[in-house]
Amino acid sequence: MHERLKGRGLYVITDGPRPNLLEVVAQALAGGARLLQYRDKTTDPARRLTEARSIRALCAARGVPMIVNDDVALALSVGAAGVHLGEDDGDVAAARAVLGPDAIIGVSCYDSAERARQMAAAGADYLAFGAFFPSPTKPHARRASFELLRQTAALGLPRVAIGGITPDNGGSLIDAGADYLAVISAVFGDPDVRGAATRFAQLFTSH
Ligand SMILES: Cc1ncc(COP(=O)(O)OP(=O)(O)O)c(N)n1
Ligand SMILES: Cc1ncsc1CCOP(=O)(O)O
Repeated sequence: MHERLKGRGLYVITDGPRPNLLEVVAQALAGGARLLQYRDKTTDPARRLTEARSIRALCAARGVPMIVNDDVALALSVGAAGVHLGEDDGDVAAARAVLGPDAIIGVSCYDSAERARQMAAAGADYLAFGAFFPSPTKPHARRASFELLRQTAALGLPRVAIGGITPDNGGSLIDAGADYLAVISAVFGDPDVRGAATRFAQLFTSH
């Protein structure tokens, strides 16, 4: 397995600003999340800085790497473990130059094995594919096939599946080769966040 990111498990992604953000993040971590992404598409730098800092502390207490979506500068400011980059968010080398050799740099590969090969060659630490199912959070997301997971196994990097994943359909993605299941609504949209995270975490013992 890759040196900067080991293992497999639930990768929870925050669903934007909400009054009880820290509380639900703590619940997701208590339920067994193994990676946490701070994703906030709003533009309030002060709040984003405060939230990211607080979430980083919660993650550090559990030994869970905290990744910042899109924003390399914010990741650096709060001492995050790394950053997640989409196709419009800059390249891996530029992020690595800012965050250093130990940073986890994840990339979106959407529905493309070719992009996955390019990103692996560019030094990405994980490859994210999806959406595998209709996503309540991002209804217009490009759709990926299970076959893509099989086609990219030989790249030797952790592969993350995203998009409409639930405890009922997540096992099929693990069986197809996903190392991490990245989830927003099926964790943070559940009234019992900890229970939802636990159900996802258990998939990794039964698959
Ligand atoms: C783990 C993971 N995979 C995919 C995404 C989507 O990233 P991107 O394509 O940049 O879209 P936005 O998240 O910025 O809307 C992700 N954030 N995390
Ligand atoms: C950010 C992103 N990229 C592709 S689908 C998606 C949203 C995933 O959220 P959900 O788990 O609610 O479908």
